[in-house]
Amino acid sequence: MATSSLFNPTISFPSRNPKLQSTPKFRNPILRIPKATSDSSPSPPTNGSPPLSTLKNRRSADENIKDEARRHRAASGEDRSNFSAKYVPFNAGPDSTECYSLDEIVYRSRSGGLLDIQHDMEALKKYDGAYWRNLFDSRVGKTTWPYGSGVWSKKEWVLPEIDPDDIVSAFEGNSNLFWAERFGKQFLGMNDLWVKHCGISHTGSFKDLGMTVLVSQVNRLRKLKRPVVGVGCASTGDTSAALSAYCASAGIPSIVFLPANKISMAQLVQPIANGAFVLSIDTDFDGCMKLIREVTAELPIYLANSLNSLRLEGQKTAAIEILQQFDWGVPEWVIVPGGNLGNIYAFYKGFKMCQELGLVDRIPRLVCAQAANANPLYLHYKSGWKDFKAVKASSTFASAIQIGDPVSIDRAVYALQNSNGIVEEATEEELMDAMAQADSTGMFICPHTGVALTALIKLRNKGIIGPTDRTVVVSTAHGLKFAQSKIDYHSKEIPDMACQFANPPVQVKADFGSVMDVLKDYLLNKAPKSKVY
Ligand SMILES: Cc1ncc(COP(=O)(O)O)c(C=O)c1O
Ligand SMILES: N[C@@H](CCOP(=O)(O)O)C(=O)O
Repeated sequence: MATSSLFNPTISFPSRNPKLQSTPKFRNPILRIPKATSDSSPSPPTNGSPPLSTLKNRRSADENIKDEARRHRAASGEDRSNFSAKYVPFNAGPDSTECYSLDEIVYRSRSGGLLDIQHDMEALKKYDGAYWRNLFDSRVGKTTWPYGSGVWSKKEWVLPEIDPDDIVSAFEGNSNLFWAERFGKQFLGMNDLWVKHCGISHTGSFKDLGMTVLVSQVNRLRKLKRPVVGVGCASTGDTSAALSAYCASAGIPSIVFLPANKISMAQLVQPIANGAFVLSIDTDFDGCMKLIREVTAELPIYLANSLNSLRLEGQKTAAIEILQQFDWGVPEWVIVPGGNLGNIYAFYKGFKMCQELGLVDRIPRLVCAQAANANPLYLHYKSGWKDFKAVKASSTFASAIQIGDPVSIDRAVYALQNSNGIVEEATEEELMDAMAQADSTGMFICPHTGVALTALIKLRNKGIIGPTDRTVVVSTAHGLKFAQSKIDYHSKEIPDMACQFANPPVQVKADFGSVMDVLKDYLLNKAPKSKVY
């Protein structure tokens, strides 16, 4: 066991009955030596920091961070067998005995339903909430393999049994939680509004969080000689970008099915550049999804869509991260744009695990926001959760959520019903205006985040979300991937849309007088955008 020091924080192991919100935080992780609660308690996971003796010196030139981590694991005798996880049917009753090892290739339960990953909660509960909070906090901001990743800093709750050597990570996660001060104040009269920028990430979307987990497990399966010749997905552009990047980094073939002419140029070029085998198919996302399911049932291609519950284990860490960024305080609301509907469940699962393991004492209310042009969940919610009907999704600027038959519908309904959740929708004009308004306050968000902001505006206007409610809007992709939608908006080139917040450039001749004229008009607040100077 490592010794306590400024740089080598061993982990505190406080009482099992913490007063959750009043427990002091370790802002500077000078942590105490852990005390087992009983003789039979397993040795606790460490934060992976090197022992004191090595800290003054850099690791030797011929050692990389994986070698270094391996050496420290061997020296500390770290035991990974404490924790485990397996596939079980999603929402199975207590009598169900059906389960599968994560080393099996299985996407569906025997009855054809969804699967979920179940952790050995009893083993995790041997450590109290304060212990886990301190452990996770101690790993932030380091380059220790693999804990420098926001996902793998929660490894015991994600894929506890994977060998760190098999992990494929770009140190994803730990994304900015942005205080939307001006947007909140100016447009909503809110003072505690936050945007979780999951799109400021390796491939520009939250998909990196799930893909690091899935591709790591594939890496392991291939080492175990399981029949996996490549990994495939259907995509509206972000899953394919993440899949191809993580596969390329591990040297694993990737195959992506894209709906022709329905994703942005920036998204299309991502898998092309990363060397994926790209199929542009003359159908929509739902058509691609059907095809990839059929193909992966026939060929040894591993399915990377969120139907595969491995993905959600990574995505749930964004929820844990939000709590961590609030010093383990719980926001009132979290708003997530929904398409194939894996992410809303991932958020629920992350929050719920934190509650069950004593890190927090409640979970936020969840809102799922859909584009009105692709709104099967919204219609289902409005019908009082009566029979679900898939829809034919129409074209939307929020193209990554143009999905009419979401594979995770059951997971989404469960998440919303168990979080006192709400579903909202946004028309094209609403989502584009919300995006433009947010951008005008210094953000540069994607249209999907515009959908989520529209939901916020509607719930705020109805008085459901209060002015002082701490609210987090999840931004799911980088705005730069969707620059064309902003160009269309600011050029006022969208049929039947007023584009009321458009800010087109002013055409001006290259002479001093013209430039002075335009600036005077501007400074006197009357520069007409259409005038040619
Ligand atoms: C940018 C973006 N936002 C939101 C979503 C919706 O996530 P989910 O499919 O998990 O509902 C997706 C993908 O579907 C996406 O790519
Ligand atoms: N927006 C997604 C759609 C597929 O979602 P997934 O989470 O099931 O992979 C994409 O970018 O492809």
